Amino acid sequence: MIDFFIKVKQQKAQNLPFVLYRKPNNIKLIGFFQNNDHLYFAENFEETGFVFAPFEGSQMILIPRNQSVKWETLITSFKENEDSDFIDSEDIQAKEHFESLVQKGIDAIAKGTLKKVVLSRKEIVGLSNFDLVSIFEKLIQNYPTAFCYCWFHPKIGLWMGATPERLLKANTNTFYTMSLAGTQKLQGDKEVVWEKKEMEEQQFVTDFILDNLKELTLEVSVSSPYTAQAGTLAHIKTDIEGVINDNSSLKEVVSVLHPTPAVCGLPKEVAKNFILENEGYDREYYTGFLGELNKEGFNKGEIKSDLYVNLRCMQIKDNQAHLYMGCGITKDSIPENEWRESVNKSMTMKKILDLK
Ligand SMILES: C=C(O[C@@H]1C=C(C(=O)O)C=C[C@H]1O)C(=O)O
Repeated sequence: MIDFFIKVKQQKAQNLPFVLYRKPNNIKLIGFFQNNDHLYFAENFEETGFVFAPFEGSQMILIPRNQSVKWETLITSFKENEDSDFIDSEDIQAKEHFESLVQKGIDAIAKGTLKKVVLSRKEIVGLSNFDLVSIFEKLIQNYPTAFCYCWFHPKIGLWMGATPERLLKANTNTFYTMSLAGTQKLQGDKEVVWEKKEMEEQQFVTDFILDNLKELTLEVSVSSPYTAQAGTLAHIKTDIEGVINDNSSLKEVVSVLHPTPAVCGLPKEVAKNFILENEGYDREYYTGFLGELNKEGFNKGEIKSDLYVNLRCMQIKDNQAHLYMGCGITKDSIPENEWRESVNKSMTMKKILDLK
């Protein structure tokens, strides 16, 4: 692990692109270190490497497998979780601004143009000292069930996150995806109970995925919705798996799934336009997706992709962290509760940072 992090520090000092990641419930830490600073793109989704795609637009950045070296190490040191329950001072202006955005979303839903929209905000916090390696170690220690990553490109910037949401796992012609929505803060051992609003909101996501994958897939099986833990939060989750048709491509499957109503809304295009017109900031790579693309499996001829939605993430810029968080809005949403939910989501990153 020490050598691995020395390599990370050298790569960063040389200003060369890299990605470090650890999959959910896994002790393997993987790094792709690009050997030049070129900006490569995944165009037809037949490339091999690590892809990093924005919420909007088609420019998906690729760290190509054949232009990088891959390192792997096992996470051997498990530190005690420092459960620093971070107490935040409330930013009244940001609260009012977000609540009025949520109200706008509720009004648009009441008019019937939309069924669900995911509205988000960005918060900038000062860092007292940012050490990439120690913050990343804290991230992987604190969120063992998340996909944890640190991604850097000198022409784009530095992003980190611990996401609970998988966009797609594909193994040659089989696929797995999930429908995730509804959020509440875990309270000790207290049983998690979901309200109708949250169950309904999550069902929208499941229905959308099933409807849209119908043309491209076969033999789809769906689990019942269940409670899944993500750090100190709980969500409702449904597992969906099946087979990709012989005449459908990975690119088609990804383009119907991204952005799902878990991060955008319904109908997809109306929700997306509402977000672009009203959020008032650029999501960039937040609610985009990232992960392994067309990796060769152990068995001959096996090709695997494993993509995640970029949630519970931040961008590090000039000694500041830009944190991103959003909430699914439906007709029954209450603006103040959505604000609180966004504050709870911001804690995922705040807890691991040394804040000023
Ligand atoms: C948009 C985010 O999360 C999404 C929205 C959720 C919700 O509305 O309850 C839950 C999980 C995610 O699909 C985020 O974390 O920023």
